[in-house]
Amino acid sequence: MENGAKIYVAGHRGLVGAAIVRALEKQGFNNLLLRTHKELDLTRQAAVEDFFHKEKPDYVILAAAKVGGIHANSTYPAEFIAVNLQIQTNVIDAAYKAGVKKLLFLGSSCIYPKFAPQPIAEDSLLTGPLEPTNEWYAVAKISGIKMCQAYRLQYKFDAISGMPTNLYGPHDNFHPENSHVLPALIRRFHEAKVTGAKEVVVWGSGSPLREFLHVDDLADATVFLMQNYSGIPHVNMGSGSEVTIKELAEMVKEVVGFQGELKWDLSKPDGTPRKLIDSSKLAELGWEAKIPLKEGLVETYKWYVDNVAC
Ligand SMILES: NC(=O)C1=CN([C@@H]2O[C@H](COP(=O)(O)OP(=O)(O)OC[C@H]3O[C@@H](n4cnc5c(N)ncnc54)[C@H](OP(=O)(O)O)[C@@H]3O)[C@@H](O)[C@H]2O)C=CC1
Ligand SMILES: C[C@H]1O[C@H](OP(=O)(O)OP(=O)(O)OC[C@H]2O[C@@H](n3cnc4c(=O)[nH]c(N)nc43)[C@H](O)[C@@H]2O)[C@@H](O)[C@@H](O)C1=O
Repeated sequence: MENGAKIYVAGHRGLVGAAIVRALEKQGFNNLLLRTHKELDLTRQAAVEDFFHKEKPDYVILAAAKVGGIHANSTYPAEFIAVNLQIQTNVIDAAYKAGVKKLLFLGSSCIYPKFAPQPIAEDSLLTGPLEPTNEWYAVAKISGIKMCQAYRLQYKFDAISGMPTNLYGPHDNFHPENSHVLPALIRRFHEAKVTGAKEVVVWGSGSPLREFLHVDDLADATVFLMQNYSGIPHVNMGSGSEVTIKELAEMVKEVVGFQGELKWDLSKPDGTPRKLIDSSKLAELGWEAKIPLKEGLVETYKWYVDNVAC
């Protein structure tokens, strides 16, 4: 991406979009094209086409999506498949038609089969059944990868896909039920500390393993791929290190400073048992994660206290 290029970041007020804006600005890209959901509803095809026709961005990073944790994914399957298919189909097609030079689509590690061999390489895609708690979202994300590949093959459109692992950081969604595990636990432990509660309930058995990547690392990797990768296969974006949900809960408890007990709610789903992705392709291209989980947790908790809990 050249200096002064007009870059459209879709979803710039979300966890990922906000971090991508920070990363681009840090690297000197100041001609950013940004629209809130209210200003431009990406599920509306005519509005999206009109926007691209008028604005003609040079580059597009697609970080707008319907996103949520295990409970939201299981509770709103229709929204997770329909909204995501609509947003990504409208944006990828309109970007191609408007002559965009390059587009990056963000998927998710939930695209892989529930029992894929670990660490999960890119070529595990479509080799087995999906995890039922997020199959609707996963099918939409797989379609996004395939759409980028099809547009590259038929139209020579430079569309690439990155598959991030579980993310966290400032501007995350801290909703008590609909968020992902890390922000949910930050909020629950903080509220328990403030109210003097004796215990905190954590969902499931605590045994599932998850790989976490700080969103500033993800944003850095996204800009890196825009600058250094053009190919048909999607690229995994992970940190390479994983923890059990029990270990994560103990870490959040310590960072927040909660003194009580943990209680496990076995009526809640565990989801996929393990999803460590193989990010060696990204490493071979020359990128690796930098922010350790403990450091990122401390910083994210501070952001939560300063911006959400107050
Ligand atoms: N968070 C995670 O752990 C992971 C995220 N990802 C991927 O990263 C991307 C970004 O996720 P994340 O930042 O966490 O999600 P957020 O929910 O934090 O942000 C999503 C953004 O998309 C916008 N958006 C949603 N619907 C529309 C719409 N119809 N029109 C316009 N804008 C819309 C939202 O705006 P508004 O809030 O106003 O609705 C928001 O700015 C997604 O593709 C997701 O799949 C991948 C792996 C893990
Ligand atoms: C990134 C990825 O994220 C989602 O998949 P997930 O990794 O299963 O998501 P999660 O963060 O919600 O849960 C991780 C684990 O943590 C446990 N857990 C404990 N206590 C809470 C809790 O309080 N909230 C939540 N949400 N989970 C909890 C929970 O039971 C599960 O075992 C996809 O739907 C999809 O969005 C996607 O792409």
